[in-house]
Amino acid sequence: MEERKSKSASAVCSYAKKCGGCQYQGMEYAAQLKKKQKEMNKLLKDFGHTEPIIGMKDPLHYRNKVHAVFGRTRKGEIVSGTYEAGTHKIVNIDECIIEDQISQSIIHTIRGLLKSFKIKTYDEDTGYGLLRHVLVRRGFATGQVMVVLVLASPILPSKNNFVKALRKEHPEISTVVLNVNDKKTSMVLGERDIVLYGKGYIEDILCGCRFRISPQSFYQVNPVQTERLYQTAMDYSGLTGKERVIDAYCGIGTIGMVAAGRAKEVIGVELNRNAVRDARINAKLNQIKNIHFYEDDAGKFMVAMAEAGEKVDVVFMDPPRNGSDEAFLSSVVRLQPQRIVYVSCGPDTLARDLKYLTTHGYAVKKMQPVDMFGFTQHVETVVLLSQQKPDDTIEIDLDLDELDATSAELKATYQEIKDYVLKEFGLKVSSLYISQVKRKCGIEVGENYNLPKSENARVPQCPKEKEDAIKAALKYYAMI
Ligand SMILES: C[S@@+](CC[C@H](N)C(=O)[O-])C[C@H]1O[C@@H](n2cnc3c(N)ncnc32)[C@H](O)[C@@H]1O
Repeated sequence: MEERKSKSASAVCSYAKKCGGCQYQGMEYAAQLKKKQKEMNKLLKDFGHTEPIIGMKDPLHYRNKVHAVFGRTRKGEIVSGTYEAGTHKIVNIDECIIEDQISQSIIHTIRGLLKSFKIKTYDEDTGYGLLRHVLVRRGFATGQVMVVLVLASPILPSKNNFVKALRKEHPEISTVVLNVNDKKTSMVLGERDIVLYGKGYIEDILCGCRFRISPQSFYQVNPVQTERLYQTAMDYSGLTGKERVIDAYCGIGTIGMVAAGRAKEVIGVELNRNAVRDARINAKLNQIKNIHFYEDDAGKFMVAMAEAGEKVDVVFMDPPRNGSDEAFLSSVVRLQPQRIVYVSCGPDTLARDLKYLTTHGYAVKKMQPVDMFGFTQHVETVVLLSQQKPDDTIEIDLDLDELDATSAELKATYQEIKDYVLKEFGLKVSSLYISQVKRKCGIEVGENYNLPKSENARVPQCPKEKEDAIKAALKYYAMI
């Protein structure tokens, strides 16, 4: 173990070529960050400045989740590791520079135990055999360890003795779960979980909250960087305690629960049933009462929220790598939250979704990449978008008249012009339109009248029909 720890961050792993998991093997960590920064700057350049990426203090063994597929070589030797890139051939892996070392050594022990317990590995082609995958998850803050044995059948012979032998080598294991996956599928987990030892879940701590994590629930793989990611998301959200917040694609409720102490109410939505159950229990565990979770497709849920005319102030969204969808994005736009905090693990889909949001009334304010996946090409990013409300930039009539009163040419107030236009043309016109027409006619208006607060703001322009009516009013009052 100690030996592995001393490996330099630039060393090339002996499995690098076959495994394909670490695209940046052999590159110094600082150079990896530079490369990621350059790529993000390029990809997101149309949306503004990208902040310098937040790198890891220690880029080794950061993954709290280790997954190994099990099988046999032609000679009958048991192997466990990962599929060779683009194939279903297993690369036998003894060590990995990014995975948790305790979890790795548990997988080695299981590999060793299979023979004495006469447990056969599963053969994908023939469908014969039992053990398909092992998944180990460790709560870095709590030290709790969950081992998930994915079997092709619910029956593990001598299961109690197997667990006993495993725990003898690794007393740190807090729970062992048998997951049944009897389908011909490339999905790792099946739907059914049978608890063999312990509670069937582990707990971990993030940003001061305690989270229960079930085998089937999503949990960020790099908890150290996750705290920095969530902190950035909280800073961007600008919560004051008064807001109604949505945590979309909420998983076990982590972001929403961290936000709950700074908001009036939080609504979480998530598709995975197990994750929603964890989220509800997690709220109780942390005594958070102003949060509610819904099991639903985030897009459908948001459409229903928009149709019901609900009011929302801030939306956190953290979709999977393939990003969000139009149902979700168009409903967010309808709901008009002041701020959207987009947490993304898929830069390309992030750019796609930002394009939608920025052409539908939102402007990107800040973009912060966070490195959660050293040695790989993946980048996590937090983006703050805020609503561009043209109406926000319009002063009320009283202000306009007062400010505009310096003009010697002023003969009629804004209200008088409005009244005239309504009476003569049956049209309602806003102060914004009047000031636009006055400007066009060369009538001085206060320097900052109705100018947008930001360069990106979209200001409605006075339609021709109303422009003609306002001009008629200006003529009537001898202003032009
Ligand atoms: C990147 S994870 C983020 C989870 C959580 N925010 C976190 O930080 O741990 C994305 C989550 O979206 C969920 N998900 C995927 N598709 C979904 C959909 N259409 N509607 C709602 N949730 C979905 C997944 O189950 C997963 O929990």
